[in-house]
Amino acid sequence: MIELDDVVVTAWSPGPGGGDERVVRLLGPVTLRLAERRVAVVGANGSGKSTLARLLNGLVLPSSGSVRVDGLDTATDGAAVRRRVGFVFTDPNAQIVMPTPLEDVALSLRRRFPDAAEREVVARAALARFGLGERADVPVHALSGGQRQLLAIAAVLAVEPAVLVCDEPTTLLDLRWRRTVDDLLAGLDQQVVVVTHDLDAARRADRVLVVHDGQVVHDGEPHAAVAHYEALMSGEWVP
Ligand SMILES: Nc1ncnc2c1ncn2[C@@H]1O[C@H](COP(=O)(O)OP(=O)(O)OP(=O)(O)O)[C@@H](O)[C@H]1O
Repeated sequence: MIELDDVVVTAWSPGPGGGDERVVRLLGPVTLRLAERRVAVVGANGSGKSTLARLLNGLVLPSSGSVRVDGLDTATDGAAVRRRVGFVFTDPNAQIVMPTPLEDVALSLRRRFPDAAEREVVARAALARFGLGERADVPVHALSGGQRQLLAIAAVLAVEPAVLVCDEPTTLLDLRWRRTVDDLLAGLDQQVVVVTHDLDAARRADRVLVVHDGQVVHDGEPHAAVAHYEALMSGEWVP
């Protein structure tokens, strides 16, 4: 269970025309309980979706209020939260640090499997699960964008997090790879929270949050939530 209580995120930002720094509110106040297996977050560019997603594994900490995952507070139990909550970025290149897929997944596994031979077996199995078994030893730059996104997800899932948070994981992908990644995410046992601009994917979630101007302005059943988001974008609905 993910719990946000009265969460506000602020940041220092230059004033208009490069004037003095001032505090701006990026998000909140937000209070949420997320227990559904598939949660989608939609909203316009700059509305606060990434800030919300990053709160869930402690990449962003609340300026006030609290975020807890299975009772662990992101502010005080950050390392334990990050073991429970895997995070996948939009651009897999931000996340892949090793020269080959095998080495990259093995890096994620180094704490759980100190023995190198055992680690390699587990890493190869993790890659095979995502259709990358044959590509385990090729240079990462030789992978397609879609394969790189699968690799990033495979590396995060290799440590078996309880929750997976994905920030626009299909935005850079063509239709075929988007479907591959969507299907893969849909088939996971984990709770998945996905930020997406893909409204078809959002409609397949159990619950959709619509974020606007740093607020969750609608929260509920996917079809109604997506309809609210479309009305918001066309100016037919003002929250
Ligand atoms: N560290 C920061 N300092 C100042 N402003 C920030 C900071 N991080 C984000 N912002 C601003 O906060 C707002 C929300 O950003 P966020 O990345 O959460 O939006 P988003 O909905 O994910 O956007 P996109 O769809 O474009 O990725 C934006 O206006 C952004 O410029």
